[in-house]
Amino acid sequence: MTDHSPSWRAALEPEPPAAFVVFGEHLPKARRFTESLARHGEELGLIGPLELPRLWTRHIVNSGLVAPLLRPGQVGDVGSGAGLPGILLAIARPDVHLTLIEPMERRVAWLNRQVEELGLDNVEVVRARAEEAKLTGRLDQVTARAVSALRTLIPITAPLLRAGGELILMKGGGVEGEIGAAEKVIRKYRLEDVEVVILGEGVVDDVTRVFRARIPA
Ligand SMILES: C[S@@+](CC[C@H](N)C(=O)[O-])C[C@H]1O[C@@H](n2cnc3c(N)ncnc32)[C@H](O)[C@@H]1O
Repeated sequence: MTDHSPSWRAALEPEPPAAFVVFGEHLPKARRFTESLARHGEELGLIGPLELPRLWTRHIVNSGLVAPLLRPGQVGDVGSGAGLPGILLAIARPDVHLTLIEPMERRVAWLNRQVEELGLDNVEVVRARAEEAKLTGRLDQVTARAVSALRTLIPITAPLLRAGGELILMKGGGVEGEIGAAEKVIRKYRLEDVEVVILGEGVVDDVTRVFRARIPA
């Protein structure tokens, strides 16, 4: 039989069982977003050409794993890019309001299109750098993924938090080293309850690490 499926579909990683564990009843929306990203992501410069065979595990499920750490309230995602983790968190947690903060015009257009197509009424997209987003002291929690090392990421994310608010910064295996290098800013912003949360054990092969900390109440 001739395969008429477009090349993106052939290259896209099959949906792993972990996707249902992470998104549950919201999986159909996560699936629509993933297919849209697979179809348009490369041409729009959102993902590299090598990402399709690992899109579900490395990006979609990886982002969704953070959802249980969110509390109902105002959450900002700094440097959302293609919508990782912001769009996936909005899908998995309709009880949370997400503000996606992204300076690049083309990425903002993509994010707005996804919000509209997926009917996400809990998302606002702000085109700005975090430092200029006029959100100082407004958010309950702030997430970020693949934006910069903690030493530079904490100074652009912590000011967005209200007193007692929480940073949830997705990190790779080098997180402990990043924490060491960020000691000065951790002290400067008086971060409390600093910890590394490991997510996805028993669900995915590659666990996800999150730097979590609170600013004083
Ligand atoms: C490497 S991409 C990562 C995108 C997405 N978070 C992900 O995990 O795929 C970094 C993103 O951060 C954005 N960015 C860089 N500096 C920023 C800043 N100061 N405030 C907000 N976004 C920023 C960039 O425009 C880019 O979209």
